[in-house]
Amino acid sequence: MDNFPGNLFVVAAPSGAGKSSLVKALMELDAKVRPSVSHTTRQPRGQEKHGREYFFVSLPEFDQMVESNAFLEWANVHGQRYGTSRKAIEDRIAQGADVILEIDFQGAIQVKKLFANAVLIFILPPSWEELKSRLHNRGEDAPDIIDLRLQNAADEMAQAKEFDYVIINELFETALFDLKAIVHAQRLKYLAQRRARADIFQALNIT
Ligand SMILES: Nc1ncnc2c1ncn2[C@@H]1O[C@H](COP(=O)(O)OP(=O)(O)OP(=O)(O)O)[C@@H](O)[C@H]1O
Ligand SMILES: Nc1nc2c(ncn2[C@@H]2O[C@H](COP(=O)(O)O)[C@@H](O)[C@H]2O)c(=O)[nH]1
Repeated sequence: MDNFPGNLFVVAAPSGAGKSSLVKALMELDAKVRPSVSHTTRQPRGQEKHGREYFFVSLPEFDQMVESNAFLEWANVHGQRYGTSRKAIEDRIAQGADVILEIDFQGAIQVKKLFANAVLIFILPPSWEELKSRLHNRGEDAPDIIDLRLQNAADEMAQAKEFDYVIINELFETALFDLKAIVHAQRLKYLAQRRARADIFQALNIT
């Protein structure tokens, strides 16, 4: 884990707070940040494509992957299973990219235990009314699914204090600016640590 060549960012939020929109906008601006495509047992919605937003798999397929230890982390979220495959991360690590995971808080906490340097970012909506209206206006989920997601949001938001950063996504551009600033600051910190280590190694004549 110490040799991780890029940075690992983990973004979590209650459903509808805007994390996918923010992560997508970040990746359009910053080609060095790469996504990890999760596996899920939920059905595709709207324009979602297998292998792009998610790998959509059956429950037995998912459980088989759990059995074979194929997941770095996985969790039950809103009545479905979601997981980050080791392959999704390792391929990107091998490419030396910064990786961003869009996962729920349970997964974020599992990842932090594995990668102590992972940067955990929680996105909050500005209000309950706005969260509800974003879920309805998105027009992707049936009313009972929206209700379930709103019910789960309170418990999810209570976990925000466990994260390194909290961004309030009221004005989209402001929230995007905050996300970019966190990514930038982490890169500077990482570079500074590597440089400091290189300087010490040189001073001590360690190869
Ligand atoms: N700052 C914002 N102001 C207004 N609408 C927003 C803002 N950010 C995102 N939205 C809209 O809110 C809706 C929910 O956003 P998004 O799908 O990104 O949420 P999410 O957190 O990824 O949800 P889920 O976990 O369910 O996938 C989308 O229709 C998106 O366009
Ligand atoms: N623990 C994990 N959670 C994940 C993963 N991929 C997505 N998610 C989270 O699930 C909910 C619902 O997502 P949706 O696409 O159905 O709206 C959301 O909080 C996602 O962040 C994963 O691999 N592991």
